[in-house]
Amino acid sequence: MGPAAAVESAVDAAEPLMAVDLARASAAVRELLAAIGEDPDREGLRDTPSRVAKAWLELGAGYDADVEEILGTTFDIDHEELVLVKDIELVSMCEHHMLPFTGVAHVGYIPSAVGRVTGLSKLARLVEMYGRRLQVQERLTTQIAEAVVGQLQARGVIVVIEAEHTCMTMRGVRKPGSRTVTSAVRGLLRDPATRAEAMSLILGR
Ligand SMILES: Nc1nc2c(ncn2[C@@H]2O[C@H](COP(=O)(O)OP(=O)(O)OP(=O)(O)O)[C@@H](O)[C@H]2O)c(=O)[nH]1
Ligand SMILES: [Zn+2]
Repeated sequence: MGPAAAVESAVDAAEPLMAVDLARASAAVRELLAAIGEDPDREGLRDTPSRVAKAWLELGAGYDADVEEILGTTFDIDHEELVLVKDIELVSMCEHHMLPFTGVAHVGYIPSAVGRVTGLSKLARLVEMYGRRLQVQERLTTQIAEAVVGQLQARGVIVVIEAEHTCMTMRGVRKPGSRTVTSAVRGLLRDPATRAEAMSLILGR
C-alpha cells in the first residue's frame, strides 16, 4: 500500500458512528475492575462502571458530529491569504491504549474565494470533533486538513499538532515531557516559502 492509500484507509477506519451501549460498557468496566483485582462492589467503586460508560458519551461524541454543519458558517470576507488559529487545546484518546493524549493544534488555511471563509471558532470545533474519537495523532491531523480542503475548497491548509501521549508518559517507555509533533500540509501551503511563513507564525509564541 502506497502512502496515499495508507492515509485514505486510516481516514476511513475512523468513520463508523459510535453509539455507546451504556449497559454493556458498564458491565465491561465492572469486569475490568474485577480483572485487576479490585472489588467492584466496594463503596468507592460502586458507581464507577456507569460513570466510565457515561464518560464515553463525551469522549466518543465526535463520531456523531457533522463537518458540513461545522464549516457551513461562511462569510463574504475578501481575504486571499493565510488565516491561522493557533494553540487550540486538544484532548483525544489513543486508540492503542485508550489513554488520553493532550496538547495543542494549529490550523491555518488560505481561502479559495469570497464566501469560503469560515468562522474562526469553527476551526477549533473541527479539532474538538475529530479529537472526541479513538484516534492516532497522524489520522487526527490528516482528518482536520482534509475537512478544510474538502468543505471550504481551501487553496492551502496546514495543520500542526503537538501532543503528549499518556501511554508514553504514565506507562510503557515512561518519558514524561516527550511531545509528538505531526503536520498535514495541502495545496499552496506546500510551497516552501509559504509553508515557512506559516511555520514561523505557528512557532512564534
Ligand atoms: N503512530 C502512532 N503511534 C502511537 C500513537 N499513540 C500511541 N502510539 C504507539 O502505539 C504503539 C503500540 O505499540 P505496541 O508494541 O503494539 O504496544 P505496547 O507494547 O503497549 O507498546 P509500548 O508503548 O512501547 O509499551 C506504541 O509505540 C505507542 O507509542 C499515535 O497517535 N500514533
Ligand atoms: Zn497509546
